Amino acid sequence: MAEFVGAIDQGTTSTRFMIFDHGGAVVATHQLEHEQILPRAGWIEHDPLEIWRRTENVIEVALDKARLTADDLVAVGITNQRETTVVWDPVTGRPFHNAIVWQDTRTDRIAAALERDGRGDVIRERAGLPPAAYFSGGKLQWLLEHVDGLREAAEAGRALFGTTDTWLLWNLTGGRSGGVHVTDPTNASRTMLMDLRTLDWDDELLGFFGVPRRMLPRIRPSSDPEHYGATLAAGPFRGAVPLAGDLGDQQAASVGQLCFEAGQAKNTYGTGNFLLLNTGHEIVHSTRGLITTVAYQFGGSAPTYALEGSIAVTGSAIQWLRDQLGIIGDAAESEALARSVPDTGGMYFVPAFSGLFAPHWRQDARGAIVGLSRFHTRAHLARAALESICYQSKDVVAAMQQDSGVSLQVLRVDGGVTANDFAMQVQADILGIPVSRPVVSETTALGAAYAAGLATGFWSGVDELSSNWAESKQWTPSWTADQRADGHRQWLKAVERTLDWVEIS
Ligand SMILES: Nc1ncnc2c1ncn2[C@@H]1O[C@H](COP(=O)(O)OP(=O)(O)O)[C@@H](O)[C@H]1O
Ligand SMILES: O=P(O)(O)OC[C@H](O)CO
Repeated sequence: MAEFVGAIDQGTTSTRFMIFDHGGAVVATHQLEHEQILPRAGWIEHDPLEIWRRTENVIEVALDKARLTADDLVAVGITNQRETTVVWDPVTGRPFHNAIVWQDTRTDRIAAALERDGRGDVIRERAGLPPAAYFSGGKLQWLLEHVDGLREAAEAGRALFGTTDTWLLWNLTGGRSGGVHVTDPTNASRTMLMDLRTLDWDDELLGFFGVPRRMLPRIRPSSDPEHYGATLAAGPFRGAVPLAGDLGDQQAASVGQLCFEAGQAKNTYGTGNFLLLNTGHEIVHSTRGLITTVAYQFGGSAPTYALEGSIAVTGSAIQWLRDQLGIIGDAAESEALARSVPDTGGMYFVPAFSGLFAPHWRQDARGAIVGLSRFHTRAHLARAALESICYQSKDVVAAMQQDSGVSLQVLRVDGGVTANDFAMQVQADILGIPVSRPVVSETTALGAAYAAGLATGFWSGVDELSSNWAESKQWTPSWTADQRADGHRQWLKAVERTLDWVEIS
């Protein structure tokens, strides 16, 4: 009898396959990074075929490690970096272009034009998003305008759009020989093309970006008892497993953290940081720079919504120290380096590499290191980079509390950066509330597994999942109120210095 659930987590830096048991414990995992293609300043691409090959590989290796086969899996869920835009030919199975990644800023002019002529307010009201290069709609418009023959192909039904969930589901279910073309409302809510109320593509929004409806996937529930399809004997599972859960990775982490009640929140620290607050069945529009998004839609039930504080660059600032500056050999080294100095010596680093997302939404910002003097070393920079992750989170927590009236007593955290003890202590110090990490810190994959397992009856309902959450570690604040206020005041000054840098006409 099948006793496990699988989850594919297709993230910005890597792809994982994880296998969970009924208690939500990890049975096996395998993970592979893929290349970050940086053709020009501000452009970030991924090769969709490389992502598919990595996905096949991590599935095969994790199953082998656990000595399991397709027959041992009740279902598989998928979760993914959101917004990253893939367009491919359903006949050849080949992408028309590299995927344009969510952090890519090439479409900031498209977003600025929407804002100038008033269409931005329609997008805010209907899709819950401010016009920004971050979301898929502008990326898709750019591809339609810049890739030879793509518009004609799209209008003739010979080009498909998808985020990476859609791309992988299509490949897993047969690709050119009948792959399904589907997504879920959490992913669709990141495109600027979906109406939050109807959970359907909206013709007026499609018109803003010149997107033909026929290239868009069907929007199916995030946890789907009817299943999107099944894996194939010829594919990496070497057998048929129902594909029954699909959630954008930040929404998946929220499900993995069991944020099922209005007022519950989590903060995920990966390539970027994403704080999500469950607002129940209510669509709440922010007045302080948060976005409105679908948290999940299980089966045919009414969708649950969330307010989100999205930060573009957090863990990727640590990758930048590693890959571009070469001052650390791996991300974990940032901790010892930061601890080797007592403070940053007044240095602040604002990693506004893709402009600033929440709560500022300033596409004209670019990164800055301020307060530099001859005294400063790479250790100060590592410390300032880790602090920047925490200060950026402080700003979205503050906006969230003011917008929602919810006063967080503790911040539930997960994601790669939470392995850094120093950073999590600084986070508690800067926020002035405890920070708590669960035993299974891979909440993103766990959330996708929950979505798939709930759809197939492996778990009877969300109540059954509550016993699966346990805390592994809590950090409590140690700074005085004055320390907190002084540090934050300087941080806000540093943020000011990054603004109005790039001219977007
Ligand atoms: N010990 C650490 N200290 C600081 N940052 C870390 C540490 N370990 C991983 N990271 C950062 O976490 C990110 C990866 O986290 P992950 O949750 O896997 O992200 P994603 O899902 O976005 O690929 C990378 O950007 C990496 O730099
Ligand atoms: O892949 P991650 O974890 O960096 O998450 C990326 C987000 O989904 C972007 O919106």
